[in-house]
Amino acid sequence: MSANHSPAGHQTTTYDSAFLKACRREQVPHTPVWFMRQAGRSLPEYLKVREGIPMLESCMRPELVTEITLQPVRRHKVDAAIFFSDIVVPLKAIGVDLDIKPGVGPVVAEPIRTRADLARLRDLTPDDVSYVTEAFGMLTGELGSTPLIGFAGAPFTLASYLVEGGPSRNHENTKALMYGDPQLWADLLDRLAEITSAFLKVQIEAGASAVQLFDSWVGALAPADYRRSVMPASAKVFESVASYGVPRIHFGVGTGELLGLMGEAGADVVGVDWRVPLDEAARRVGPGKALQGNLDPAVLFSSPEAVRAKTREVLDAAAGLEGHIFNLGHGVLPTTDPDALTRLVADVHEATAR
Ligand SMILES: Cc1c2[nH]c(c1CCC(=O)O)Cc1[nH]c(c(CCC(=O)O)c1C)Cc1[nH]c(c(CCC(=O)O)c1C)Cc1[nH]c(c(C)c1CCC(=O)O)C2
Repeated sequence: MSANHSPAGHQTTTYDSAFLKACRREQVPHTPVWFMRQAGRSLPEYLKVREGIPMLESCMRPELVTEITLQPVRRHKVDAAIFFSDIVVPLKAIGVDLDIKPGVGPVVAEPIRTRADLARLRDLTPDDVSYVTEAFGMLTGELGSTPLIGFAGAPFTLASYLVEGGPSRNHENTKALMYGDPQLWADLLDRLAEITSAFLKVQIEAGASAVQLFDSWVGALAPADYRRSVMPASAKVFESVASYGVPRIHFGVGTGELLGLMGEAGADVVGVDWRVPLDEAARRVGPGKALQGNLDPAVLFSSPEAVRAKTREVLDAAAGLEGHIFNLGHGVLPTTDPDALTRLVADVHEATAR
């Protein structure tokens, strides 16, 4: 049985999994663990099945998506799967001309910078992403009681790719639009909020047990700008899926100064990168929310003893939290030794067993 919603039988259900309990800030048998980018280039079995298939094309093949999503669950015994896809998939699905270039990231053929450009962002319908619905169906069957996390890019991070035309260090075109034409900016973010909401609803209705909104690059903003120019759109996304009752996770990199606002936007769980210890993050976020994080992904390149010691630091800082989901502070780096990840899952489970 894999029902999200509560349960008559005695068997372990998805609803009773350690991951979903931690999201709800309930007692857990052990601290649950999963990793951002747990599926991907760190796994030889991933490289093998992806051979010769471009990234975006692989996201549109339900059997391949199912296999890749399951790989880290089988290998590492993580407490949750994350759906294999990308934040730009819904944009591609509504006809934005973009590609994911290996070693670079998403590249957009014609950046969006004017009001006329905005008209290119039409609504997303479930039919545009039927391959996503199909893959969720296969996965929820295969995963049993292991929760499946759906995700989407948050309006700011999507806007950054669309406005810059690709990855950006300084987000200068994005900020130029945000400061220079606040009304067009607000309309762009609102449009992206609608697309993102539609994409998350497809995933929840197809069986996602939780959703994560990735605002990976929003740490580039000061709190006042975040509150004024980004938070309304992110809040709209969270509100749009509130009635489903699945936990909503919100994550970004370099967001130490934004953690309180990111929780306030409507998240049930706030993801924290490695720059802020979890006890301090809890003070910034305030009561009533679980935290997710936050081992530096680069720590996995050190000795097993050093990894264990750094893991203890994270667990010690998390000891007083209302709910903790162990994760890295950002995604698994592509050259990470997968055995280090497998050991880390076992170590966290053992160290926190109660
Ligand atoms: C910013 C962002 C993107 N995509 C994503 C984000 C937010 C998370 C974050 O902050 O890292 C989200 C994402 N992308 C991917 C997943 C899959 C699920 C998982 O976490 O295991 C998730 C959750 C697959 C992917 N998405 C991508 C890969 C690598 C491509 C490949 O394996 O060929 C994977 C596994 C491509 C991609 N797509 C993007 C980037 C920056 C890249 C990396 C480019 C590169 O280094 O080659 C945009």
